[in-house]
Amino acid sequence: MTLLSIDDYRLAFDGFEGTAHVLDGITLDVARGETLGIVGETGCGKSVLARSLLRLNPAPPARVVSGTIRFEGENILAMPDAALRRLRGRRIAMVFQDPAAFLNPLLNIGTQMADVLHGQDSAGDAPRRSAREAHARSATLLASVGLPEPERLLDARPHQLSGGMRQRVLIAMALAGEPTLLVADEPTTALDVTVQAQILALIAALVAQRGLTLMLISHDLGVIAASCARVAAMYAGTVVEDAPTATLLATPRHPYTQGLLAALPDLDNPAHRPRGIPGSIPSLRNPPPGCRFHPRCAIATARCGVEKPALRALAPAHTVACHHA
Ligand SMILES: Nc1ncnc2c1ncn2[C@@H]1O[C@H](COP(=O)(O)OP(=O)(O)OP(=O)(O)O)[C@@H](O)[C@H]1O
Repeated sequence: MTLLSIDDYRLAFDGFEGTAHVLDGITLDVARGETLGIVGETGCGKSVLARSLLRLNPAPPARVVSGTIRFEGENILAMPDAALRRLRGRRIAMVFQDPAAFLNPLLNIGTQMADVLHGQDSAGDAPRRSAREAHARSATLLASVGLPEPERLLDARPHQLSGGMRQRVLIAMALAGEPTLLVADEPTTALDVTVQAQILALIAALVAQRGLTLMLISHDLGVIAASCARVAAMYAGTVVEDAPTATLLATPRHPYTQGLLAALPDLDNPAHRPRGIPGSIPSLRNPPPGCRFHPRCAIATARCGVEKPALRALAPAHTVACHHA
């Protein structure tokens, strides 16, 4: 069953130097229980898309140009404020790249977790839970993300925790409202490699235990391959390819996705030399007409500079936006 349905969603940012057309007709359906990775180079709009699910892009400068984002059938873009407050944390929860930025250095973890729980009580029109209840629930949540001695942690300040522990605390906070969809935006990018693997394993375990739907955003295809059954590749504000992860890795069909894969080192074949994609990402204030990838594409024709390719199915569950794929 479809949980999230994004249809022809366009978002622009208006600025003094012109309008940046950041998301250009995103169409994406996510089924309940699916694990979807969104991959793409920096600046392609992954975070803006993630933030759109909770209407967190500041407007202005953000402006919705067209489209709908439906969650359980309701259009998030038209949701009244009270419904939006219930959506945030209770139906869709988010984890971001830099856990330190979301924790107040002056307050202990217990106070901050209680704030999250009380915020959810008021958004859901539930009676405010007592300090004792909030404390007990916080300790349970910290234990559920694999943090040892949760009681002691509740008294700690953020700087007393490692980066990996802080990210676990943020994940515990994200779970507090028992969301249906967890959106994780580069959740491991700020962490060192061994800790990265532990956090990805934790997310995978939570998804399995709680039947969560996951949207994992990363510039790193390896991170997504380890965690997601399906992947959508984004380029300059559009989804260019959407496929089961194994299919996309084995037989990428869009020239951009092929380029992304060619840029990865191949551990099984040391003779393989990773090749970057020639050219650079386009200006979103003045994006190329037609297919936004065409100036960097080896197989582009005149049509590609004029006509934007729609996503079309090459196989069941495998869609590509390319005239020539
Ligand atoms: N509040 C804002 N005002 C103006 N432009 C913005 C704003 N937020 C994002 N943008 C622009 O939207 C574009 C996409 O940014 P976004 O952060 O989504 O990229 P990304 O793919 O997530 O990359 P990264 O991995 O670096 O975060 C960028 O050009 C960025 O400058």
